[in-house]
Amino acid sequence: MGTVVDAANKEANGSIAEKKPTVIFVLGGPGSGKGTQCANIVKHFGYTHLSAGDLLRAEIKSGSENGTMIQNMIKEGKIVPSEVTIKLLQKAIQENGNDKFLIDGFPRNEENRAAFEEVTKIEPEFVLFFDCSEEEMERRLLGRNQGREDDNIETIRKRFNVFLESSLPVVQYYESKGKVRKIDAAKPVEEVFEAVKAVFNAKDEKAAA
Ligand SMILES: Nc1ncnc2c1ncn2[C@@H]1O[C@H](COP(=O)(O)OP(=O)(O)OP(=O)(O)O)[C@@H](O)[C@H]1O
Ligand SMILES: Nc1ccn([C@@H]2O[C@H](COP(=O)(O)O)[C@@H](O)[C@H]2O)c(=O)n1
Ligand SMILES: [Mg+2]
Repeated sequence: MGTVVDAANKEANGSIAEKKPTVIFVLGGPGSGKGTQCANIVKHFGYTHLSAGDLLRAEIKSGSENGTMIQNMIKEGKIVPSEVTIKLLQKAIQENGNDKFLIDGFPRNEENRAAFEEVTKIEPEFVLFFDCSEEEMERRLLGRNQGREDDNIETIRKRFNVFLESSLPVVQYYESKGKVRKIDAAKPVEEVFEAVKAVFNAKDEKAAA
């Protein structure tokens, strides 16, 4: 079995490495507006939006063997083992015809970051970081009304702790490499997107020069 799984992984890695996709990590606390802004970037700049959270929720719905484990961890605001999430991301990239991706809500911790780089050999072009206060994020999540199991005050508080303890250090890692594009995400949606557009326009201008 191990051999078969390894071969499948090699196959997935191989095709992804050959693809050499442009990857931008979209990070920020729960409710900072990652998904909202990714939808705008898809429309204006033609990226494919891969939300790690959405891929995990789809895995729960699929009834797969990992589904129950994933559901329990999401309920607790915990971070699912990297191999599970990375396999889902690899499959999504491999099956998609695009060559530029926004990976939303990933990496969420150092294990995610290191394992993704090790397995896929892909480094992000940059990290789009949405900076927002907990008060504002809590207000947004409690008003989100998307029927998510983790949009309750108890889980929200746990997610904030996970963000501070595990996810923010990943942003700091990329900050140390000069790869973070920080956006004030506390502003209204349209104003936040104006700042996001400036980042992507600058990227395109640099590439054209
Ligand atoms: N700039 C903004 N101002 C006010 N509300 C916003 C803003 N951006 C997003 N929202 C709203 O806040 C809620 C959370 O936004 P979104 O789902 O994009 O956050 P997220 O960072 O993807 O959160 P999660 O990590 O929980 O998936 C949504 O109801 C969204 O409509
Ligand atoms: N890299 C990740 C991303 C997400 N999760 C789990 O999914 C939950 C929801 O994520 P959103 O980005 O949609 O808010 C998150 O709280 C984690 O429980 C993960 O484990 N690993
Ligand atoms: Mg989201």
